[in-house]
Amino acid sequence: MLRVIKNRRESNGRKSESRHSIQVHSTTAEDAGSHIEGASKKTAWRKEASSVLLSLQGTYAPITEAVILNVFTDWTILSDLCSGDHVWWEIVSSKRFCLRNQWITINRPECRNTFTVKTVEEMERAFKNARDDSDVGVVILTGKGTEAFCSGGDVGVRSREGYVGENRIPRLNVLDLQIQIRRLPKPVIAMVAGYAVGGGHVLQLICDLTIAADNAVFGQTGPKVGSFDAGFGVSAMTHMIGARKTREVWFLTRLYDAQEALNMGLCNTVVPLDRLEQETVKWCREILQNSPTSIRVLKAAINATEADSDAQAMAGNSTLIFYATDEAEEGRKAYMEKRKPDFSKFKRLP
Ligand SMILES: CC(C)(COP(=O)(O)OP(=O)(O)OC[C@H]1O[C@@H](n2cnc3c(N)ncnc32)[C@H](O)[C@@H]1OP(=O)(O)O)[C@@H](O)C(=O)NCCC(=O)NCCSC(=O)c1cc(O)c2ccccc2c1O
Repeated sequence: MLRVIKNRRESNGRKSESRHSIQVHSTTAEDAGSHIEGASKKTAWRKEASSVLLSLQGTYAPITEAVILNVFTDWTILSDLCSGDHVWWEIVSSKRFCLRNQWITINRPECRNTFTVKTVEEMERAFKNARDDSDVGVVILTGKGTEAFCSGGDVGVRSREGYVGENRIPRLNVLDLQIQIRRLPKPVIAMVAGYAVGGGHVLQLICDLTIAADNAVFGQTGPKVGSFDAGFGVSAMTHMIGARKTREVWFLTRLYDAQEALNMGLCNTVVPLDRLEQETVKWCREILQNSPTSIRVLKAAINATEADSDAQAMAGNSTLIFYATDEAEEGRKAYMEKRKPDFSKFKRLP
């Protein structure tokens, strides 16, 4: 069955692209793929559609509804619009069947792909789906657009008790996401264009590999905005670039261009922006040719050489306590008021 419906949706007050719906009965992923390709070729509306909503009704359970992005490319690209009764608002989660990889894209380009409690909850769900889906061999984490991979927590929703979600409960849930990415028994690649700063930079550190575009900018901004990640944000970085450089990155809060980041060891390679996706796919293909069990064990073994999640939890608790102070509040307020923070009145205790 094929049905085409035009629709428009609002996400958190932001208008998203117009979408077209197709409903397809299918029993397998491959079968669904061929339906979609056929459908997208036939339809006259494809010119005006930037994405297509697809409802899969069949025994292929992991995707109940999906968006086909990029119908003009060679690949069948599916994006979960819903998983179960859940709709994505702040991310896009898309799967490329033939490439066996899952793309998780932070979808808040208007604020440099900052994350909120909701963004993180959606990422947690998308990573869980990727873990459970045996068709997926590699996960790619990225940000929508070319301006930013992710610029960290949304300072606008930070309170003295953490980042506040829709239910008004403050949380630091990105710390759970970090653990989830590290425990995922499949490689996670950060595909970085533009800014990867603050908590966004920690996310790229947590990923197993980082492919950067030549416009990428890396750095930790925490001490400027009254924050720090003294968990993996420090242990993973120290492991990666050494203690001296880690101190420089955190103490000075400088930003580093892609070449500097590569020289430091913060990313694996740098490619021109227009080749970023192609290069990322190339790395995925090479990984996917190898034994999944070997990769799984090696990922865990490499991570086991770093500080553990208990230390990360202790560090997270200290951030939580810090957010309640006037010192942290000065950093947050200054950022929101677009001024330099004034930390001069805060004591340096002996
Ligand atoms: C990223 C930038 C360097 C980009 O600069 P640029 O000049 O290109 O763009 P703008 O500054 O004009 O930004 C456009 C637009 O986006 C808004 N925005 C950007 N980043 C944020 C943000 N993090 N929070 C809120 N809003 C943001 C910006 O205000 C503009 O909005 P307009 O309305 O004015 O158009 C630059 O934007 C920048 O430096 N951003 C701040 C980066 C930052 O400090 N991030 C937060 C660090 S703290 C953190 O991420 C964090 C989160 C956690 O959950 C933790 C948990 C546990 C421990 C530690 C945590 C932690 O440290």
